[in-house]
Amino acid sequence: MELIIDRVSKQYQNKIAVDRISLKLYKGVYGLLGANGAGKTTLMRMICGVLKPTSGTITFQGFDASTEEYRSNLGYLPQDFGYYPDFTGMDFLLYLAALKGLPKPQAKRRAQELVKAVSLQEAAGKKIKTYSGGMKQRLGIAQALINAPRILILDEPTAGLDPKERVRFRNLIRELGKESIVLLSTHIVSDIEHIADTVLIMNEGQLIFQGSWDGSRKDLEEFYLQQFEEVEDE
Ligand SMILES: Nc1ncnc2c1ncn2[C@@H]1O[C@H](COP(=O)(O)OP(=O)(O)OP(=O)(O)O)[C@@H](O)[C@H]1O
Repeated sequence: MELIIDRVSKQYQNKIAVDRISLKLYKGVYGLLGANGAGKTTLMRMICGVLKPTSGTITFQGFDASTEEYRSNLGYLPQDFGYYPDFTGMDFLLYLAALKGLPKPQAKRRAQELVKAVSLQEAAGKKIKTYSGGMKQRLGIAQALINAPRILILDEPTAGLDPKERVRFRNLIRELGKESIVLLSTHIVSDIEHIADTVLIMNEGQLIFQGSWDGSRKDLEEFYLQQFEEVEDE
């Protein structure tokens, strides 16, 4: 299982949001760090095939990100995910399953599995407008998992989670990383410190660090800030 990002760039008018990024992703959890505007969302949207790179290619098992075969392997939780407040959590999952073309009995089974996996069994019959931020975020993850994707892309998934929700979320991600490629972005270093097998750091459209993170080495926050000092010194 290999997701290959090969010299990918994205230019908006005169702004290069992503600048020649090359990266190979395998099973596991990847944490993408970067300040606001570093290019994380642009990179993730290209990996999800919703934005076309200006140059370079993104492929999974040989299929380009623009193909149906690629997308059938993909789950995505965007930053500005739109919920339907009057739907129940369960209705929402069934609705998205229908959109993705899952047959009804299969969709029902899968939705039931997923509400359990994200600990929303009790809330599944309640309207989304009654959910806390953390519950909505977990529902967002459940919808991204509806087609059992092998690539899971989560843009700022921990935004608005309280400490208890964060722990629950980390455990869920860790489990998912055992079977699939999970890429999540954040600008909160501590979110990544505990869950990512590999840390990726972006600055001004470029990947300035990629490597495994050994928690015993030193503080990731300190290391992260050091990367920027090195870039500025050049
Ligand atoms: N549609 C667009 N047109 C022009 N410039 C854009 C567009 N989308 C993003 N940009 C610019 O590209 C750069 C990267 O943006 P991007 O949203 O990818 O960053 P980010 O790292 O995800 O930041 P954030 O954490 O704030 O979402 C920014 O300078 C942004 O202003």
